[in-house]
Amino acid sequence: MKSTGYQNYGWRGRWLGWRNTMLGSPRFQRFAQSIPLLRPIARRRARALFDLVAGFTYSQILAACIETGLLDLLAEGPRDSASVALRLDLPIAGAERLLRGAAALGLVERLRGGWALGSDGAALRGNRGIGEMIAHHHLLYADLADPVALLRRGGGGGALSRHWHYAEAAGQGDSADVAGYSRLMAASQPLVAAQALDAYPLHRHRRLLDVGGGEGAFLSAVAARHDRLRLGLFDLPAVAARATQAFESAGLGGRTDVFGGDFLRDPLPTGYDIISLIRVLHDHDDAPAFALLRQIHAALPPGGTVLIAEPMARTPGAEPAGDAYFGFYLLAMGSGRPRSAGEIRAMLRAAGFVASRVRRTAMPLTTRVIVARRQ
Ligand SMILES: C[S@@+](CC[C@H](N)C(=O)[O-])C[C@H]1O[C@@H](n2cnc3c(N)ncnc32)[C@H](O)[C@@H]1O
Repeated sequence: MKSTGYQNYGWRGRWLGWRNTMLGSPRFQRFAQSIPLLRPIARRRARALFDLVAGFTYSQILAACIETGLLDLLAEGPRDSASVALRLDLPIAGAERLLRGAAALGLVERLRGGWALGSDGAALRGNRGIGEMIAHHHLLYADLADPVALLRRGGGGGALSRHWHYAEAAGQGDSADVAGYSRLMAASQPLVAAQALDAYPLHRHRRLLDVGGGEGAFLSAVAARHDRLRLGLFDLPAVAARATQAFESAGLGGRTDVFGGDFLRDPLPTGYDIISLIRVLHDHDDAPAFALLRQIHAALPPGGTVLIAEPMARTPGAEPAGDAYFGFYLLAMGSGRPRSAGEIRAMLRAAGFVASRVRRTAMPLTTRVIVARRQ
């Protein structure tokens, strides 16, 4: 089919129109496959497209590996299919189907007629947070079963938003309600904390307040690196209570002050020269996100620092993580959106911050860091 309407959009529009007409043409596709020089490109693109089409199935194979404990089992040592079937409580045909699928995805691999952990399986096991994320994805995928309905209703209203209770009813959750998501956040925090602290060492600071600090996993990582920093945590009351317990049992009770409240309504505690927002801003729509930045501005002294760490939209090389994964995750959650570094810096400027900088992180796919100063 010939693309029309592109010619009104300058040279780039004309190029896109021509390119899309070619790529969509079965004749061109056959031609590309028949030319030895073009064939590898055609195969690569077909493979990438196939992965896009089949991605949900791959994710469900991964979910089955986590739910059955297959990766943990193979980490103990190689096994044959019969013993895997027995341990996972699967029929042998089911175990073999799972093992073959997982092998095709690099999660397990064949070893002398049996099965061993694969390289991606080993890397996944090395990170408990990813396992927890995968395990709770059944909520996200239930909501994404009808993505168009989710888009039409403007997000939320499904399994994931019930899990992230606070997103729709800030401050309403009791300790049992918030336990699940707080645990998940704490488990996935090491992915983020080390990167944020490598990107912005805190030596210059005296008192750090972590807003939306969850169970305190970030502050615990801070405490391990900086023994003189005084630490404060602000979160919803039910979550703050869990943080208090976690600090007590980690022996950090004497260095930490925990505040329960709603950061959209209650003023934040003052006396801190740096305030961090770790994976918090993107949970909120533009108006509350901006209100939160204004609250932080009001709580900081002149020259005080705000540190924002989260995955961001339009991150070069990680665009699908920001705009596709987090875009739809937050839609299902019913609140927030991933923002680009440029958008966050513009919000910071509008909220009265200056000298904002993006600090380099090792894995921008999961964590980018922006630091700015109150004038
Ligand atoms: C995505 S979690 C991030 C937790 C932690 N910073 C981390 O990275 O693991 C967002 C946190 O913000 C807290 N939160 C959300 N809305 C809030 C509000 N209105 N007032 C205070 N805390 C809130 C939640 O309870 C939760 O702990």
